[in-house]
Amino acid sequence: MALSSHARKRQLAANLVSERYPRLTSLQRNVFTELVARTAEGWRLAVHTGPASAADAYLIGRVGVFAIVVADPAPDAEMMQAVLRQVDERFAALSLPGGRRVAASAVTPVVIGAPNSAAGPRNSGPFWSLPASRLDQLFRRDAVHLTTKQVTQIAEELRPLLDEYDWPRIEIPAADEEPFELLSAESVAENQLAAAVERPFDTWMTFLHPDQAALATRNYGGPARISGPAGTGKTVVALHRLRHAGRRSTGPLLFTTFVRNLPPVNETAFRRLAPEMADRAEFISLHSWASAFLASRGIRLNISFETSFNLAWKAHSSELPDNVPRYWADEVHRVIKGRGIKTLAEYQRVIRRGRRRRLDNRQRATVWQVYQDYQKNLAERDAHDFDDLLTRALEELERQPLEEPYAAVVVDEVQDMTLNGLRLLRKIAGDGPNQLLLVGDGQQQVYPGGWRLSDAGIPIQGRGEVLKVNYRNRTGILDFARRITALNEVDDLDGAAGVALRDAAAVNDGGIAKSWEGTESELPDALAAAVRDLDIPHGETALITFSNKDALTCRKLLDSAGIATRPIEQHTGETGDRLYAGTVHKAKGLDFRAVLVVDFVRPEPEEAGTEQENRELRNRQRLVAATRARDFLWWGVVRS
Ligand SMILES: Nc1ncnc2c1ncn2[C@@H]1O[C@H](COP(=O)(O)OP(=O)(O)OP(=O)(O)O)[C@@H](O)[C@H]1O
Repeated sequence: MALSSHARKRQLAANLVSERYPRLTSLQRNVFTELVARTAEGWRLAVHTGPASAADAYLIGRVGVFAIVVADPAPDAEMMQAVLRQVDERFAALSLPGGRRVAASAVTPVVIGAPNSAAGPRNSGPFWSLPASRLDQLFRRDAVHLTTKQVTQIAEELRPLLDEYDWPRIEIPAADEEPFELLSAESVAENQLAAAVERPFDTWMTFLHPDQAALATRNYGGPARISGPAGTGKTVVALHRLRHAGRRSTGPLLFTTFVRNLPPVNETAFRRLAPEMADRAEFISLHSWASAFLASRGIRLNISFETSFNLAWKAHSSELPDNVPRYWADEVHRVIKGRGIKTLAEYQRVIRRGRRRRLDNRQRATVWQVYQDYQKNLAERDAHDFDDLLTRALEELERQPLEEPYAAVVVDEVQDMTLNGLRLLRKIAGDGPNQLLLVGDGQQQVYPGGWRLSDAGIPIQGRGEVLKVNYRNRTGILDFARRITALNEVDDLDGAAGVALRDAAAVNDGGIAKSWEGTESELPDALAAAVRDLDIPHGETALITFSNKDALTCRKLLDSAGIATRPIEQHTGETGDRLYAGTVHKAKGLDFRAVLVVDFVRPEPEEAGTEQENRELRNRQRLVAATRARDFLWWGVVRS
């Protein structure tokens, strides 16, 4: 009976391995046979033939690059560090056409053990540990992100750098060849799945811009900061750095943000990038972290504050210059409590960064009264707000530090943290080398209030970096976003001049931005038509508004048109089946192939004093909304 194509590949591979590598252990022989068999499907393999202290093999495929050691038990720590050093050195020397880099942090180190070792060989440290029976994990469909041409390019550029390696390859006649990367053979359904989950946008997992690659592995003597306009790969670099830091340490890793819905998305991306660290890295919002930390110390706060604030505000509203409680709630949460201000004298001295309404001493005294009444109301109800959560966590950490300190802490979208949040982060991470990385962009601040990193005592001197090349938005989208007049004088989060989106370089051509303007009664038809005209799947599309109420309105409109949506906060980084919808606050940090923005322009009820601040804030929010789109943007303005 004729052998199946898979069996033929294995047989050819087994013959090649026993001829060329006669001195292998039986584990190595079996593993290399499997890997060599893959070379018939486009995988490239380099097998080590030189002296020890190097990876046994490098494997390159559409899911990325692997440095492989085959041993059970896993080699000792010294040997593993030697392999990581080899990866660092070889990939530092590798440069691809167009100047792109394969950062060392993009290479997955794997140790493959005996087939029966359930979770892979023990003590595999920073390596991804797999038993030989689970080799299929290397060929994960959900991680496909390179083209065949890119695989070949990497292999060809790597070849001269790996002179003590042999590049075995088998070929079977084209007629017998199965589709590229068919896994368990044969099933058409599997092949369709591969097409569905392929993620061409994930090339960042392997390729970095030279500036990004440098930051991914740079050694910092203390806390560092990466800023830069939207879409320049700040989060991408942060994820690579987290992996890099994880390789050089054994402690837990923390990735946190101000908003709750981003960490799961970044966790999905990190698991794809660094499967070996999935269990070591915690992805959680700072408030959730604080809450879990306090609970671990037996402290539980009752978070409930709206009634307490409303009562306090009403008691003094006639003495305050305008009638919008939200402005004063922000003043209390982001300026007074967010900065940890303890006395009226201190409040009267503070520079209220980002708050444009000037307050004289008498007005500040009134706001202080609101704050004090608010605190009293909270105390009477045994209730707390989110500021209290962070403050209590800070106090508790000062009383007793973490039992197991983090090896590295990354903070994304740092521009929206409160000052007390920053202080807490500093306490969690410490000031040691490579322990704290702050990532953000002042131009994308969607919450009011402001600080400089130095206000939190975080010393960044000489460790502030700026990224300038936009990878997310196609030129058509970027041009549209650049026209939004969002505070073009940007600071770098520490008082020095930063880089605005206007000055970011674009690398992806094409992209379409369409504008629509009409009344509320015209919106339903226009919106439904815009969605129907999309040639991008709904699961890769988001509808963004600037308030919860507007998001609800638009979801209802789409629902009536038979278009199913789901809240944007349910996005976990996987491609879904329904259109995502939600506010810009929940969309920040995310990207989608298509974005529809519905901007309800209403007459501002505020008095003159807050107008400018509101306008600037709204423009920054508009900028965030527009820069979520990769390929297509529909911008609808609704005038009442
Ligand atoms: N080196 C790269 N190669 C390919 N794509 C990249 C690269 N760097 C970034 N990207 C793409 O650009 C998108 C934006 O990257 P990222 O989210 O890291 O940017 P950001 O600076 O954090 O953006 P924002 O501030 O708007 O949240 C990523 O989803 C990724 O697809």
